[in-house]
Formats: sequence, structure tokens, C-alpha cells
Amino acid sequence: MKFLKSPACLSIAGSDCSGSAGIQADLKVMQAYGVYGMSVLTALTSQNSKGIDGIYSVHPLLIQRQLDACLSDIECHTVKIGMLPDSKSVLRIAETLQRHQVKNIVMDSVIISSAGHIMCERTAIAATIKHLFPHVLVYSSNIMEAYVLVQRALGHVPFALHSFDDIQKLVTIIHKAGPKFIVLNGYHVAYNENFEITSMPTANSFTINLIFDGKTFYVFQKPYDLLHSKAVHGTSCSITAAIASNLALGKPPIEAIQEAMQSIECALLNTQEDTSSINRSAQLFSKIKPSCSPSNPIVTFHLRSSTATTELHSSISSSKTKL
Ligand SMILES: Cc1ncc(COP(=O)(O)O)c(N)n1
Repeated sequence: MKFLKSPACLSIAGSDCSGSAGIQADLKVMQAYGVYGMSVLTALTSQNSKGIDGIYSVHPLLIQRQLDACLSDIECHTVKIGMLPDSKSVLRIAETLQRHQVKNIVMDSVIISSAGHIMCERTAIAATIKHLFPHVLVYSSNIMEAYVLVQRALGHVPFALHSFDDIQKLVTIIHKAGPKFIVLNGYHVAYNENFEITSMPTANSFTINLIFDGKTFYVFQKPYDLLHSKAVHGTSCSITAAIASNLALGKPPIEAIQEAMQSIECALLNTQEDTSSINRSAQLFSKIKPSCSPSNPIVTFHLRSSTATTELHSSISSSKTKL
């Protein structure tokens, strides 16, 4: 086993030939964090900022061979998982990661691309929940993919997403399936002052990103106008790759997640809005500066039987968080 001077991180993901998401995004983010990036390709895609027009899965045996090649040779601190095209690949990956006793697994939910393309077979989701979720340390997703994941896993979700309470229910269902930490980013979802999801955002609407560790919700609240138009293709891959890098650097999970969210958010805020989305993706990677200072205090509250919204209202007023 070879030990590198800088910590190493392995990304298991699909290729985005246009360079904004998937393996390409992960390696750029890892480089920005000073972490040595390795890659295991699960699928080739032909895509660009307009959408995806082709997906070709890598044979599960070759996925396993890539994994064995890396994990048997180089000490790897964190594994980041992205696109998993089919259930056979999921099974091979789960078996290989367990055989190599990989501990820090960070998973990005890749079910539907930001352009609306389905990225995996239906059976891959059930296989992921059954074989990978019990070993996942951090599961990171946007709200809609988290909802689709639960929908595909249970066959239905017994509630629609109307408010922050519903988001809380969604997160606790996912947590019960195995991942120790859940990260939900919600740049595209607007809430009104009653913490209800609204399709008609106003100047007072806000977005919520959150972390859940099984006991505590860490809530990050930002004005909706600030970020929803800035989040680009590859944003969630970048957040998850930053979390994986921080864990490889030895940060404890909550710190690793919080720093990653802040760094990617700062980088997004520094991109120029008047350029095309591919230009903003390109800017994103060049603007990532790890340890970017927090732009907003966080609100935390414990999971209790009272409704989350009531808890959130009082937490926010007592911490005097500015919207
Ligand atoms: C290979 C690959 N992996 C992940 C994504 C998701 O990224 P996004 O949701 O930003 O489209 C993607 N488009 N392509």
C-alpha cells in the first residue's frame, strides 16, 4: 500500500465530457482542496450545458477492476460516489468497498440531472438503498432528488412537499435507511415567512439548506434571490466533492459539510450572472477557495415531537438570524 504526502480521495462517478459535473467536477474540486483525486468511471455521457443526449454504462466488472486497482495500491481517505447507472454496478461497488473496508463514503444523489434527464435505471435506486446506504457516512442531495429517491424506494411518498415540516419528514426517512449525515441543498426551492414552499417567490422568500445528523438539524437560510439563479450544472457534485475532500483532510463531518457548503456558495456568489451557464460553471471551479468565511450564522434545533416549523421559528428569532 502506498501512502501519499497529501490525502487521497476517490470519485466513483460518470464522465461529463463538457467538464462541469461528474468525474470532471470532482477532480477539479479535489485539486482546489489540495487533495489527490482518483477516479473510477461508471458511465460515459455526451452532455453539455443544454442537456444530455447519450449515456453508455461501463461494464460492472471493469468498474470493480478500476476500484480494486486504486484501493489495493494507494491509501484512500474518502470515497465519493456519484452516478450509478444500474443495479449490477451498485452491487459490484458495494461488495468491493466492503472488501477494502472503506470507511468514509460520501454519496451524491444522481437520479435526475439539472436539465431533467434520468441518470440511472429504476432498480439502481433500490439497490443503492439496500446495499450502499448502510455504509454511507454522508448522503447529499437536492430536495427534489431526495423526494424521488424516497418515492422510488417506497413506491410512493405518503406526503407532498408543502412546507419545511415535510422536508424534515423526508430527511428522517432517508436517515433511517443508513446514512449518518444527510445534506439537503434547496437553492431552487423558495419558502415564504411561514416556512411554506411557494411557487411564486417574492423579495422576502428564502431558501433552506440543511444538515441532519440523526438528532440535530443545522439550518442555513439565505434570501431566495441570492442563489437560485447562480446554482449551475455541477453544483451538487461540487458540494459533495468538497465534503469528501474535507473529510480526507481530517475534518469532522459537520465541520466538513458546513465548510464545503460555504465554499461552494461563496464561489457561486463570485460568479458573474450575465454570462452563460457554462461560463459560470467554469468560473465556479476557479473561484473555489477552501475555508471561505461563513456568510451567515447557522440555526440549529433538535429533532423533537413538536413540529419543526414551530421549533425553527423560535430558533430563528432567538438567534436573531438576518434573512
Ligand atoms: C456524469 C454526471 N454526473 C452527475 C450529473 C448531475 O449534475 P447536474 O444535476 O448538475 O446536472 C451529471 N449531469 N452528469
